[in-house]
Amino acid sequence: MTESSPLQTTIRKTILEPCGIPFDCSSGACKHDEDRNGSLPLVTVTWAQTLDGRVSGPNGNMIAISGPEAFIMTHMLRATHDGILVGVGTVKNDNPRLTVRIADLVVDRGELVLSDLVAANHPQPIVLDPRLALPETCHLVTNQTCRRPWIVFDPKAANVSAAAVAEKAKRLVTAGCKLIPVANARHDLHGVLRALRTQGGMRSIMVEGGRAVLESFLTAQPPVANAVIITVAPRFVGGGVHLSPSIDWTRTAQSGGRVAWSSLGDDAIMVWRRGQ
Ligand SMILES: NC(=O)C1=CN([C@@H]2O[C@H](COP(=O)(O)OP(=O)(O)OC[C@H]3O[C@@H](n4cnc5c(N)ncnc54)[C@H](O)[C@@H]3O)[C@@H](O)[C@H]2O)C=CC1
Ligand SMILES: Nc1nc(O)c(N)c(N[C@@H]2O[C@H](COP(=O)(O)O)[C@@H](O)[C@H]2O)n1
Repeated sequence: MTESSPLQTTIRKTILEPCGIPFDCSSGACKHDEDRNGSLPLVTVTWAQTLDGRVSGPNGNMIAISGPEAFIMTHMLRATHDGILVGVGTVKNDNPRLTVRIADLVVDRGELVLSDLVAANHPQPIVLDPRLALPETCHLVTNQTCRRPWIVFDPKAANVSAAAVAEKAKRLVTAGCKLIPVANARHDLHGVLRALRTQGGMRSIMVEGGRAVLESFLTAQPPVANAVIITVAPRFVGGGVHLSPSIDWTRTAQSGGRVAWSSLGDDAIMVWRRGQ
């Protein structure tokens, strides 16, 4: 493995490897090695929050929470997973690109020296969107730098069979999106993950948000998360969206596992990895 910068080495050793995520700086594209033949993809759940637990600002507006080093970590995570998954609420609210832009970040934040930049190995965006509500003008569908998303929808959800939605589905496919039908997609995360593994060959998925989707992945029974990585930034927002997953820690397998934390720039990174 080629080390490309002290920061990348720190992130690899203190965060990625303890979570079971190998990262090969020479290719910038190393994927999970373990469990490639499993029936479900490996799942890393990750988000950034403030000291008062907010994942976005007042009115749900997206705000910069992570510091520059944690941003690089997030983009290294993007580069090391086959897929990056968000809910349609995040697409509507944030209009994300979900690409790997470590090079841009380094240019933007020139004080961070990364000698060997990670190739632009973008993960496959996956949008959980049972009712096909994805805005057709969003970056994921129109921006040339973005990979066209896979859209997990529920063919039996109310309205989805309506003619207007069928027309929309056709336009999305023409634009390059892939539609993945999953019955009861909103409530059956195991079904969703199985479909992504069997129909899409996904071996590893990074779950990036938003609030409702994160809560679903954290509370799924049986558990689906292999690792959880939380960036905690040293600031208060005083309003906005916060996570409140209703987990009964005494009953879930999530109560086991290994927990660790480290600092990255000004942020604290909390990691949890499923135990045996
Ligand atoms: N700080 C961070 O790391 C991040 C923060 N955010 C923030 O999160 C907020 C958006 O969160 P939400 O509105 O909750 O949208 P969301 O992105 O969680 O999407 C929710 C929608 O996804 C669909 N869905 C399909 N399967 C689902 C499942 N199993 N569980 C839950 N929803 C499912 C439903 O239609 C639901 O309405 C924004 O304020 C955004 O800025 C989003 C991503 C990361
Ligand atoms: N890790 C992290 N730190 C922050 O401070 C954030 N605001 C986010 N937001 C997530 O990134 C998405 C935007 O992605 P692009 O930059 O457009 O590729 C946004 O939708 C959130 O999921 N994450």
